[in-house]
Amino acid sequence: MTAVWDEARTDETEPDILCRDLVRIFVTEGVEVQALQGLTLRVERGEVVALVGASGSGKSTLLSILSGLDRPTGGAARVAGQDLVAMTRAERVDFQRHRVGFVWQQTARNLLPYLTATQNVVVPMALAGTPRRTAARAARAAELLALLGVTHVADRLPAHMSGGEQQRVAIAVALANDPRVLLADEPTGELDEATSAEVLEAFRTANAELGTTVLVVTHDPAVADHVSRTVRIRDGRTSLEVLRRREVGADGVARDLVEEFAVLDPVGRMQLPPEFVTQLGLRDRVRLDLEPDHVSVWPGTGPSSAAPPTAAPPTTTSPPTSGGSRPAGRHAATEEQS
Ligand SMILES: Nc1ncnc2c1ncn2[C@@H]1O[C@H](COP(=O)(O)OP(=O)(O)OP(=O)(O)O)[C@@H](O)[C@H]1O
Repeated sequence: MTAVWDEARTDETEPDILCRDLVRIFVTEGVEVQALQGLTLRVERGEVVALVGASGSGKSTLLSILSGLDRPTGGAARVAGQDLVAMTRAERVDFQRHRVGFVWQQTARNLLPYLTATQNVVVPMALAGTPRRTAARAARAAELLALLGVTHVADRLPAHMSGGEQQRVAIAVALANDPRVLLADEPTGELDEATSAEVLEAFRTANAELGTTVLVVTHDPAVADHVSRTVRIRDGRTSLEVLRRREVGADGVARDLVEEFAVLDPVGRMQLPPEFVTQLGLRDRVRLDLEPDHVSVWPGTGPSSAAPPTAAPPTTTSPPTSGGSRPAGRHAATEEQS
């Protein structure tokens, strides 16, 4: 038993997504690519989280593992109570049918083109054999289409729906067997801004009404505005988290607060933001000083230097201040997003 399962605790309190030191290495023509390099991620039950990152940072690789389509090379991963590393073939089928739902970027990949919206939603229920009666399946399909605001396309083929309608029907399909977790890979990638907002609202509805945990992988910065937690992945590791919450001040006025944190993994590793590294010319090694309430990071000045630096500390990590400001020393998140 690894530590990740200690964290899982009981069924009631177990996070819906728990990854610890996840590694995925691809080898093609003798060349090794480390797509995931010790990634740690925890998503609590009922959360809506966006996963962002530059192209090639490992987002799709992670999603393939979380959806049971691929296995990690190393580390531990657990989704909706299922151990994804030790999963048998039968468990994989059960996991993909009942515990997790997916929505892909390509609208055409989500729906069978020769079936209506209702028929598409019924398919996963028929494959799983639940509910037993055909009328009950049709009733459930109607309920889900209504929940997602697409009742008007119930009898239409995908070719006769807009891109946004197709994606909302795709969410209904993914929810057909009442999964605990919904995973989406760039679900708004082919949509314009207004339609994207509708689709994101549909994910929020699924979360609010059905309690489904949602993880959306995206390049789209607008997605981050619709979720309470955004996790940035860089070079195959989670590097940064942005938390959003609404707080009512003493004056009775509600304000949206945004706090940004570097991710610290269980053994104390973290990634410095690239702009910090560039601005201070940090290379190879840095000097750390433990202060009563924070840690200072100083440019290393070579192996022979023993004296602590005397200049003003350039980079300091300290607890986030209240009131929604960023941790001291951390300026606005301007990392590129491709
Ligand atoms: N099947 C594979 N074989 C070899 N290398 C792969 C494979 N899948 C992914 N990679 C490599 O792993 C790294 C991460 O890729 P991944 O597709 O997970 O990134 P991503 O963040 O999803 O990128 P994008 O946003 O462009 O889809 C890249 O260097 C990619 O080339």
